[in-house]
Amino acid sequence: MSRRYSYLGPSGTFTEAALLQMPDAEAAERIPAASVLSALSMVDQDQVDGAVVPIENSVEGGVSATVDAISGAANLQIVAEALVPISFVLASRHPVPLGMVETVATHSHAWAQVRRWAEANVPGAEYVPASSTAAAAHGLLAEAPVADAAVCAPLVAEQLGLHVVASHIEDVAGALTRFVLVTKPAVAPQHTGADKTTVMIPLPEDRPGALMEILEHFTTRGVNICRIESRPTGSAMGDYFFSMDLEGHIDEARVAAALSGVHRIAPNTRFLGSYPRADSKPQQVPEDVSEAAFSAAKTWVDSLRGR
Ligand SMILES: O=C(O)C(=O)Cc1ccccc1
Repeated sequence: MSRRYSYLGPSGTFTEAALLQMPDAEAAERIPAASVLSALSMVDQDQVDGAVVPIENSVEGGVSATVDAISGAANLQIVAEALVPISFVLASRHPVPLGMVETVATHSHAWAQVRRWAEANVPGAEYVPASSTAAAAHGLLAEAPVADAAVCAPLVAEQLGLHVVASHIEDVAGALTRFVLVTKPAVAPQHTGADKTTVMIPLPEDRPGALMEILEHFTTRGVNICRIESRPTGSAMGDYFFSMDLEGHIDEARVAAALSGVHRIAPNTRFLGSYPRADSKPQQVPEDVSEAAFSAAKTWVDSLRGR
């Protein structure tokens, strides 16, 4: 049966490029959404099988809208990730000298990644927020154009027949954005030996050293943390949760043991998915926290209990 995946649209966004790398993408119907939240709510309402959304950038860090939405939803799970190299062009409807560009439309995430270039090359240009880079590009062709120019992907500029005023305008060459495929809760994809696990850990109140205690559970089991961000819960000043990506899969004993330890300190911890790493980088697992070591330890304890 063919799948339906929503994504931050319209056609031509970096998110659509990420969708094309996801499992079963060739057969999937691509449903554009106007925002990350609306792409995710289509999953919640069973209108699609999954949503592809940006979650992290190698330069800018986490995409808060996505981290918060996924962490706060009880019924969403990450099942896959994809990495997309990001390069931007400045495009206009008609050829225009850089010096004449007064307004530039784009997605906030893109603007953050070209800010220094803009400061140097179109100083004083006003930023016009758009729902995506592709929406900004399309907006140049509207009867009342949204801006003089748009920051978008080279491909969408070419597809729409736009004029490329400047290429490779990103402040940091080689930046990557990480996207995730989010579905309703499901059995996690099989353990591959190169996996990640995403969790949301609400920091317990009035427990000095709680963060240290939580981190120790990962340290003692050799579980590497590859992303950690603190985000406000929104309910009270000083109330924070931690969004973390761990190296490993929930089916591995060391990851399961670390998370059971964390659960005793922070019972509202949420498991948001275990899934294969996009870069397939295999895990280095120390001998004392290997599956064999955990299994031998369990056999020993069971024997002491007479089982
Ligand atoms: O607007 C887009 O094209 C997106 O997919 C969001 C985005 C914007 C900038 C960098 C990475 C993702």
